Amino acid sequence: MIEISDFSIAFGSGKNQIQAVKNFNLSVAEGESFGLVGESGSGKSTVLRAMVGIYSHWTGTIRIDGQPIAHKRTPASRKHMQMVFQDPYGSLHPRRTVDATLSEPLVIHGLDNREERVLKILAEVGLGPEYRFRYPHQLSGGQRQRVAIARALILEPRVILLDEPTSALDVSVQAEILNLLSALRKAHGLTYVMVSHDLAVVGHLCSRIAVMNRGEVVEEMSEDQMRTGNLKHEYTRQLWTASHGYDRKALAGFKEFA
Ligand SMILES: Nc1ncnc2c1ncn2[C@@H]1O[C@H](COP(=O)(O)OP(=O)(O)OP(=O)(O)O)[C@@H](O)[C@H]1O
Repeated sequence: MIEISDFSIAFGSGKNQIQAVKNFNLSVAEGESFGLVGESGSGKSTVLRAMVGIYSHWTGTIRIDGQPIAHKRTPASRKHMQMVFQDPYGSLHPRRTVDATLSEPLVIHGLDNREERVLKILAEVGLGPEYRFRYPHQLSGGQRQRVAIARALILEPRVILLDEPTSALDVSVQAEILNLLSALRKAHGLTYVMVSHDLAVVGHLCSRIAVMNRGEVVEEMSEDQMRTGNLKHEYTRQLWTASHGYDRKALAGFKEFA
């Protein structure tokens, strides 16, 4: 369903140019949940931002259902593919109620039955009707992220891009949101591409994972490899060890890959 080939993107020019991602390839089947992991600055978010048209100066091809996507965001691409960001507080307008935030895409796309759609999507993300006219500051971090997920889903897209959707949340709330995302994917047959620096978080939701380091994919992991740790690249093994908690002896042996 999603095919990315030979994708590259750089920022800046001359001596200051940063090659954020180079020769990146990705293939995600319909209904699959694919994870991208790697440390800060490895290029994970840049791939997602290019997919939704926030960055347009990339080279290569991105295809959805065999159709190459335009470099700039179009109303049609918004309807098919939505993104959930790391910081729900920053991504929600502080002076817009939940109702206004969720109704806006419906108005832009000329969809009717707005009240019904808003209440339905709120219920799906676990928020009752009493949340409808609240402002972001009247919600907890987890509730804000539920609203951000509802906003991403309200146009009934088929693909959701998740950029560190739980890293701004408390650990207990993280698990709730990951479980919610997992249930929503199953209920709607959604395809996910999720980015995180945390292999444990991605492993919870994704059946296949690509590991990025300095703008390149160094290894792809299957569910089996995630369980057993039978991995080729040393950087991936380090990420895997780190995801199993703090092990002083193992961490002391870590190499610098940046
Ligand atoms: N708009 C931009 N202008 C200049 N450089 C950028 C821009 N966006 C990203 N970069 C650079 O591209 C590289 C990859 O950044 P990216 O945000 O994709 O990394 P990441 O793996 O998602 O890390 P993080 O988890 O910290 O967001 C970094 O070196 C970053 O500084």
